[in-house]
Amino acid sequence: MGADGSKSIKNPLQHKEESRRSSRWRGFLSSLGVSVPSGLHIGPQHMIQDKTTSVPEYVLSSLPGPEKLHMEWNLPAFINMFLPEFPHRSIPGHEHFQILGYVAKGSFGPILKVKDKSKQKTYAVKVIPKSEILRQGVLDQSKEEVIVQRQVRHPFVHDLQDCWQTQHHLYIMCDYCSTGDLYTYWVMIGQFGEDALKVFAAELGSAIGFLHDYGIIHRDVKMENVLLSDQGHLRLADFGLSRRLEHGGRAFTICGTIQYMAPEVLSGGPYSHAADWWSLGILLFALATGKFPVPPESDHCCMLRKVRCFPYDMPRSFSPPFALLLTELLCKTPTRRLRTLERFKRQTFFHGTPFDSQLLQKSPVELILELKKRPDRPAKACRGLALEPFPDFDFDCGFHGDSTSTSAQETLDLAEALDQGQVTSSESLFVA
Ligand SMILES: Nc1ncnc2c1ncn2[C@@H]1O[C@H](COP(=O)(O)OP(=O)(O)OP(=O)(O)O)[C@@H](O)[C@H]1O
Repeated sequence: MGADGSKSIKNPLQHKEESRRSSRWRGFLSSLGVSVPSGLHIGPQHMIQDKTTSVPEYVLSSLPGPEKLHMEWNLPAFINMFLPEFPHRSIPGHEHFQILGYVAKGSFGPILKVKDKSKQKTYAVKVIPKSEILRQGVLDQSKEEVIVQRQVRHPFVHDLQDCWQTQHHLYIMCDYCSTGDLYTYWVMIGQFGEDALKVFAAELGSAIGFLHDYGIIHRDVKMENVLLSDQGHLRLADFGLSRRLEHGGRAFTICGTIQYMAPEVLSGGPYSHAADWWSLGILLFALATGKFPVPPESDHCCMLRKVRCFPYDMPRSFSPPFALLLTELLCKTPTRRLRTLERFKRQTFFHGTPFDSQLLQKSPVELILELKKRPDRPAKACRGLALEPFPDFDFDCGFHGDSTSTSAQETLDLAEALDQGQVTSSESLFVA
């Protein structure tokens, strides 16, 4: 019987494979700062039971003796600089976390799917190496992410559940959304009809308007950052680039995801909350047509030139109310752009649409639930990253064990590559 009550029948080959897998996981977890006692096998059916933080092996091997080790490991500054936003804890910081697999490779570190055994709940945990935060000079931004996300509670905004730090890593934990993100479904279906877009737009517009009322600008509204509930409703996520900005305030940092960035952001500001409404316009345009009005360029100067020249004429296939909505969102002059929830709600496109979160969520988004069942979803969710099925992991991101298509070895190679940063997927920009 496995730790979770599942039956496990072993033969010698399986056992050898498990040992190899276990040792690779041991290396991976060790580099995350997780200590694994030598007698403890790590695998999908096993919890990490040891809660002490140990020294990763790469640190051990580079140190001459116990004194240096003591110095490195107890450096208080490396902890203090992330306080109080990230309380210091030993891993896993909670009773008995079980790592179930990978969700994605984030910009700064992997996002893992974990199960809290005591609560029987599944979470997504962003694991961010502190060295990466310092190297990229985004210490304040990393704190801002959790300050902001802690502050907000809204039906269409993804909640922060917990965050903490160990000596070398930051952890940001949210509920796990097994339905995945909007980008996956866009890749699957190519284009969404206006009925579905009406619900999506109302939900995202409500979330953006709510954040702005709280004096928060998101700055990275894009399909990948829109998660879906079990019923196919939207949850705006990833506050990694968001910041507090009061009404009338101005920002100057060039950040976001290039194809979604408003012209005033691309030019280095000043910009304000209106930039999020532009991103929403781009997102809706892409959902409706299957492509971005201006495809991404390699740098923000080229992108700005293209955006400035592009006429943003709406395709004839759009209904007049939808074309009008997008024309108002994709207005290059921020002061004339549709940039309040009140004006958004009054659009003809939304006639008859309730902007009440309970009414919006009353019925499931059938289209998403149907697409969720399609067998090609797991592959689409992987973004071509070779995030292949975890053959015998409880990775319910649509993966079903098919050990003939992917060996455990390949999966573990991927784990190692992810940890070493050899696999990249992020397109978010941060030009401080
Ligand atoms: N709670 C969650 N449940 C399910 N999937 C998630 C969750 N959080 C994140 N993901 C998946 O991981 C991807 C990356 O997450 P997120 O955007 O938060 O990380 P990031 O480090 O900021 O990366 P990026 O720069 O690519 O946005 C998302 O597009 C989504 O597919």
